[in-house]
Amino acid sequence: MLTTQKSESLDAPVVTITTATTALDFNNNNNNTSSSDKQQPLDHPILITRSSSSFHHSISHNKRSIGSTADNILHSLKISTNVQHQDHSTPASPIPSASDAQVVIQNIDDFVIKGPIGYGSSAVVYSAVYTPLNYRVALKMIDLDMFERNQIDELRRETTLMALSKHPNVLRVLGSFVEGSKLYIVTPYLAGGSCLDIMKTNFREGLDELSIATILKQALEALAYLHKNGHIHRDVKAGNLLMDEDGTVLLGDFGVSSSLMDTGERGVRKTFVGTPCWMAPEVMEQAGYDYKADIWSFGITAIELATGHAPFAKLPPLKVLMMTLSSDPPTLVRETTKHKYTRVFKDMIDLCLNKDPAKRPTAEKLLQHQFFKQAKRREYLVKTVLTDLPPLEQRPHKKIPQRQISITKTDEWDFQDDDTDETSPDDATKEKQPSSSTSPQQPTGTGVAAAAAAAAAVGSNQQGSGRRHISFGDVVVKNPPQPYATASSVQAEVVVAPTKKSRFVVEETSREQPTDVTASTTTTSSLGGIPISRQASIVSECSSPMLAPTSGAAAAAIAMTDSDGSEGVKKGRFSVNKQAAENNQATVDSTTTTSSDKSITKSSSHDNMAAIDRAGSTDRKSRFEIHHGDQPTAAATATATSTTSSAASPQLSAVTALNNLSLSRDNSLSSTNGHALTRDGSSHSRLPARYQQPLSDTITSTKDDHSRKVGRFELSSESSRPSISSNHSNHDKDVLHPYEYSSSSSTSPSSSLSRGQLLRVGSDQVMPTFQTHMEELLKVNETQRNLLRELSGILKSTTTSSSSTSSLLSSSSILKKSASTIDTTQLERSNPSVDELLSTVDTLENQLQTSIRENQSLQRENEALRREIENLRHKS
Ligand SMILES: Nc1ncnc2c1ncn2[C@@H]1O[C@H](COP(=O)(O)OP(=O)(O)OP(=O)(O)O)[C@@H](O)[C@H]1O
Repeated sequence: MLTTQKSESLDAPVVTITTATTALDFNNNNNNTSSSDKQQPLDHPILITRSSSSFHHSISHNKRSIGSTADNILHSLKISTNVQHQDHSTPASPIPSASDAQVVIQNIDDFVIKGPIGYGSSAVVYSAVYTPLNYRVALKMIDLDMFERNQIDELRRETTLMALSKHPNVLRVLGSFVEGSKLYIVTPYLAGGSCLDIMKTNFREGLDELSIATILKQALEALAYLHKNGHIHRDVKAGNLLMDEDGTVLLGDFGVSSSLMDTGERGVRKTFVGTPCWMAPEVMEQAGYDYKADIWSFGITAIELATGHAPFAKLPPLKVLMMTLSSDPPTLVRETTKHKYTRVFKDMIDLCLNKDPAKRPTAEKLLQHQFFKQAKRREYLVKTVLTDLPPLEQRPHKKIPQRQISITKTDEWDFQDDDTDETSPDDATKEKQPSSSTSPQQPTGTGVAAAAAAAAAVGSNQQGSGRRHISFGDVVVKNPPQPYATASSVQAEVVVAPTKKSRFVVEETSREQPTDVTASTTTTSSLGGIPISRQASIVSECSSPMLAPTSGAAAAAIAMTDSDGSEGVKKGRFSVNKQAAENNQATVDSTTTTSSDKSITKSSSHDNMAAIDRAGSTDRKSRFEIHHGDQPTAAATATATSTTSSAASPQLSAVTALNNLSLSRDNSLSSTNGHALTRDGSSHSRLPARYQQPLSDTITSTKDDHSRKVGRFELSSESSRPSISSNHSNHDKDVLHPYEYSSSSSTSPSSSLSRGQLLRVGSDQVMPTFQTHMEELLKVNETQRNLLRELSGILKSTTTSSSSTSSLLSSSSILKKSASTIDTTQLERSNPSVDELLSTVDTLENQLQTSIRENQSLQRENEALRREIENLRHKS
């Protein structure tokens, strides 16, 4: 959601899109209306409506042919200038009143539609003539059937913003209307088409540096304008840089796609599809981001213009995501490009592609970079770029399969009562959280997982389409950068929408074959060709930065299928619960086709249930959970027939392993019937030692990965769903799963490494001996505590009746029974004296103190490890 602040440089009119007659009523309450909408001084309300009212013909259109600028057409349309404050929190009237602004573009009949000039991921763009003005326009047609109600509300608001933006380099929406189930957005026709289109037609290996500088400078002017007005574009890419016939470059598609992904109800089916290639790491991480995300995308776009494609464009989305998060930022490799590029160009790109958003320059600042000093006047582009380009209509336009990914945030989430649908079946955390601010520099594992899952759901079969985008998050730029402010002075405050529980619905369908989506949609996973279970339930340690990437990968992997390319994820629901700044919950429900089942059933049912969990911070419950959409509950998932996950490489092994892990911070939340790795968990019984090493083996297999993790965890298994454990597949006996524990090994359904046991996850050395030692110490502690308690009771009674032999005997037997680790020789005597007992107590106390000291020392070490992790994270 883009939220604007009042700005002098932003046009104030509000465009209200209404429809009086369609089912897609834009005029109901719109609770999502941003406060800033209300704050806008609405000097120029423009009501663009599809209405049966007499206003339809009430405007005396100036039918002269006008120039090619939006201003001209708006002027010609006699936009009302009367001041009219319009509160978007109240329903707008579907029928414009006399005081409403003029009805402008409202009817498809007013257009003569020519051929398609472009295909977006969720729209077809037509060349058209607006007949009342004989004005050439581009008509973007979006099928509203693909969106939910509040997505449409969002679309309305974003379209409004697009209409408000008045900058020579920002594509302005002239109007929009609904016809049937289609939303039409009218923009000026830009004869050059998008830069992507231009490159695909004539410059497949990229443009020359001067042209790029000329294009990018204009784009940057547009970005600076948007940022200054509190907007984040979030979809900067060559495909959204449109060129007019005079060489003017306009930034298009602003806000629409991202807004559609930001909000929406559960069950939202589709929104736009995109690729994460342009997405800033912090956006992927959902850590909260600001306008600097656009600067990253801008840098990627620069590479795109220089090479003809974005970095990682050929990779499947998940890999793009992993590469973006774990690798060094992409850069311009000047040696391999067709054109010669200067070091200055590379330097400019590198500034943009700093993983730390705070270190990226603002758009204003970037404009002063030396690279842009070489930018030519726009006429230059006419000569160098537009010459020899066939008209838009005659260019080969690749029709993009209309696969859809919807990533939708809802205001409410209700995993707990959601068992009947495909969302997360279990969740104990329904309470809303207070508003929170999140630093853009604070990645969360959930975010990574979310992005990974989303990316995975996009599916690797879409690689190369280059027209996908995924965006996340409600972001409000509270302090947009001021012109020429330094980077440090313009730290924007990023506010993640408060008290929101978010659900990202990742769904893929095929618009082209809507009647047989299941059969027609193919999404394959190919994380190095690893077969990955889709029947896993993952609860991830969200806030452990070191865990994040892999947990994300694991999450993503869930939504993937076998490497054999068989059909895969059809539909996923991905839910993220933002309980607090760091409290996230994500769920991916994936529904697969029958054909994909064979490739999906590659993990044992209980594999799905392992969990890495850090307990002890009960106020921080983070979970990333993925389960198979075909089964409404985790239990169903767990009982599914399954085989063993196989990892083809260490990295894959790690992913697979994490597939089988639930990562969360709270044991209560990891009640997905699986084992849990927890921190400081309590009341877990011990996992049989034979499974400790496999666990560490598996985890340390990630050591070559960038997402190596160091931490102390507790491995546990909970039994909130005994049916699952009872349904462990027989094959489990054949293939020992790293987290398997034999039911005979413990009478308790819960098993774990006991409190304080150390496990260096992903470190080079696991410390099984140390674990055992710790375990023993803790056992001794517990025993001693009980012993002391009982002794103190006995001593009390001894004081009152010092001759009470029975008490002494009792104490002796207690000591013998429980204090196996201490020297109880003296207790062997049938009548120990009080002195002897006191001496024993002293001994026990000493041992207890020793144990406590050891514990404290371990805790200190734990703390040191934690700091080490923090340091590593900051360094990376
Ligand atoms: N106003 C316009 N004038 C001329 N061509 C346009 C205009 N708007 C869009 N196009 C063409 O239509 C194509 C599709 O546009 P659209 O905005 O739907 O998709 P996109 O932004 O490239 O993709 P996505 O929707 O996935 O982000 C563009 O790449 C461009 O070539």
